[in-house]
Amino acid sequence: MKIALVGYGKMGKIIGEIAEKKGHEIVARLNETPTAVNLNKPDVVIEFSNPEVAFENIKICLENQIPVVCGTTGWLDRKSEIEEIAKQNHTAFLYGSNFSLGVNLFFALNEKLAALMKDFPEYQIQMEEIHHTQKKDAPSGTAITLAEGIIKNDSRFSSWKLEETNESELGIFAVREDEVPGTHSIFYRSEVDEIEIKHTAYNRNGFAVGAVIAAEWIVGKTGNFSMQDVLFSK
Ligand SMILES: NC(=O)C1=CN([C@@H]2O[C@H](COP(=O)(O)OP(=O)(O)OC[C@H]3O[C@@H](n4cnc5c(N)ncnc54)[C@H](OP(=O)(O)O)[C@@H]3O)[C@@H](O)[C@H]2O)C=CC1
Ligand SMILES: O=C(O)C1=N[C@H](C(=O)O)C[C@H](O)C1
Repeated sequence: MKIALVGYGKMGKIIGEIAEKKGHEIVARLNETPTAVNLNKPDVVIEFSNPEVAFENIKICLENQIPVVCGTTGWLDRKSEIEEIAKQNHTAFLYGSNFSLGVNLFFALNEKLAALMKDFPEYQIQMEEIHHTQKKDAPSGTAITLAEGIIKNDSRFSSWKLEETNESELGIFAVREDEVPGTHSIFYRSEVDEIEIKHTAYNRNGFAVGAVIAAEWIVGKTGNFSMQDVLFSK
């Protein structure tokens, strides 16, 4: 498979190494806006850039009818526009706030726990995410997906909010520490005890492996997909 890496920073470099070890060819490594020329005719684009440029990058690739796997967070208010562009161009788009297998299992666990805890209002819920200091967005994309999973399963919550909380908003605390690849915790606290579920990434390899698996999966498909489709659909 021919892969173009749009965004060749911390993630792009690891994804490139893993993809090459699996026998794929990296035909472009871009830290600039993609074009029909510099993309160099890939079968798929893997996009890990930054929140300011992701929308435009993805749009250009889809308009060139190249399927896109995107891990960039912090631009999701425009996701429905991208999904429409993918449809119009008869190609495929897959977004994952987190591509690691562990976090995708954690997403499922979070939803099951939220469905159970909704009947026990004595427990107050709170979320914490910890990431490295270069991270541009807060809260993390993963924390937003976790919050959406809770809101879907517990009608006490209608939205999430960064750092502060009240009865109908789920509070997400975003902490930035030197080299942390990504840690997410959900706390249910009562007067007498605490339940905590937590995912800790030891390094970025799990994210990168998942992104390559998603790229292998999406080639030849049309439509809009998530990592849940890749990992859990039959
Ligand atoms: N979904 C997931 O599983 C994961 C998602 N992420 C997300 O992926 C994104 C990238 O993370 P990370 O690799 O750590 O970040 P980096 O900052 O290390 O890499 C981003 C790269 O994008 C480049 N870039 C800048 N402008 C453009 C442009 N117009 N087009 C293409 N590339 C450009 C930057 O180049 P330059 O330095 O020259 O500006 C840089 O090399 C973030 O949004 C992060 O939150 C991260 C890990 C896992
Ligand atoms: O910026 C990062 O590094 C990460 N970003 C993703 C997010 O915002 O959830 C995934 C992972 O936690 C690392």
